Amino acid sequence: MQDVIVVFNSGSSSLKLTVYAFSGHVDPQVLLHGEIEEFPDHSQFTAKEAGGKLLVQEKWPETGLHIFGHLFQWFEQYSGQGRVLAVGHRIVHGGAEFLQPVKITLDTLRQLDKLTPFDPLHQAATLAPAKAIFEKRPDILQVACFDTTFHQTIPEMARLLPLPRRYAEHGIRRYGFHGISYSYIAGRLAEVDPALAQGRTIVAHLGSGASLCALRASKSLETTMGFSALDGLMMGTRCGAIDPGALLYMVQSEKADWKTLVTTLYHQSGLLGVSGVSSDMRILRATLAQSQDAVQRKQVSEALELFVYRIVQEIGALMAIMGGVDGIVFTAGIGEHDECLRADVCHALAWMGVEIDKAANAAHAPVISKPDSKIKIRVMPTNEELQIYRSVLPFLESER
Ligand SMILES: Nc1ncnc2c1ncn2[C@@H]1O[C@H](COP(=O)(O)OP(=O)(O)O)[C@@H](O)[C@H]1O
Ligand SMILES: CC(=O)OP(=O)(O)O
Ligand SMILES: [Mg+2]
Repeated sequence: MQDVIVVFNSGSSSLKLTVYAFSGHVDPQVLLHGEIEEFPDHSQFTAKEAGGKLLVQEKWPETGLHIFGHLFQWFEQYSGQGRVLAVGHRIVHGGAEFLQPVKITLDTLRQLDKLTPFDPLHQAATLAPAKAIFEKRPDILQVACFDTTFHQTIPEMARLLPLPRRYAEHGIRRYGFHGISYSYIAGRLAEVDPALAQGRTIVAHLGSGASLCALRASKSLETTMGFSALDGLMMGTRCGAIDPGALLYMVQSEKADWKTLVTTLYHQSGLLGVSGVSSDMRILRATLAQSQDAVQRKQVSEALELFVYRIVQEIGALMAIMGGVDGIVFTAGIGEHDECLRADVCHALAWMGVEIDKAANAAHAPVISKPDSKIKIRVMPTNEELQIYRSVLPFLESER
């Protein structure tokens, strides 16, 4: 096999990796997409070729850090004579220190570990592959790319939380997330729709985690996530922005401690909490269509309505900040695939001249608004892995 660059994209609900053939080109050939799913007593590794053909599906008896031993073993067999030139990682939080992609060293790993309390859901999970590789193969070039980097263009004022000043000095301020995805979308938009890329766009990254980003001339002006990935929109299992008074009440009246709050707000809320059924959009749609239980259907329906309501509400807020909007882009798992969600959001925005083309929306076409819609609505697949690959290239060049 040829020399490769491996990219890890760990999310809140999955660990994905992509192996690219190294050519030095910004649009490389994908050799495989892999995913590791963890279950309570085992894990499962699946790898597919770029075209979707199954390469391997293995069940491993371990979970957690042990899975990397299996992964290395499999990879060594698969890659034969090929070398891993570099590994790129999605790291969710770069804090105030890491403003650009950075080479991973023992020192970087230590500093990034310290940001774990900022994001108890992702930071440790996104660092795990980097640590495991560093331990086994410290000679391999590893690069960390951050979800927070893209949002440095948000004005300083908007990065402040209205708390006593000393908190900002301790890093308690707004950062914004999903920046690797927004960066990819901004670049892609400049290629497919340069006029819109120069204007005002709201990108809706709707996956397990969900956020919106207001782009002006391709730069982040504001985003719905802030200090943590808990802020903003309602998500799969996260509540998004809620009245902090509710937390004070939970602490005082229910004696909720930190662990209980983390579990409630990060893992048991959002679509899962309100529906009482699932965080997975596909399961919610199927339940709504098939369930015989009227109470369950009502709860699912309310969860979906609230999900749309929060998106519409936050789109309004971002429009106010940008002084209008020229286009909206839907992306990530739900944004790319759920036509019903897109239609519901667009119908709620009909007052501002959004007109959706039903057939184009059903076909997940690149443009789903009618030609005379005042606001252009696009569907764009995100590609965080490719964005990470591109960020790794300059490091390889400087190491040569
Ligand atoms: N075909 C589909 N229709 C509706 N929702 C989908 C579809 N495919 C994926 N999703 C939803 O996308 C979400 C996961 O998005 P994704 O961007 O893959 O998240 P993450 O990267 O955080 O794991 C889940 O709610 C899932 O149900
Ligand atoms: C930052 C964030 O919420 O990421 P994800 O959508 O992968 O959970
Ligand atoms: Mg994701």
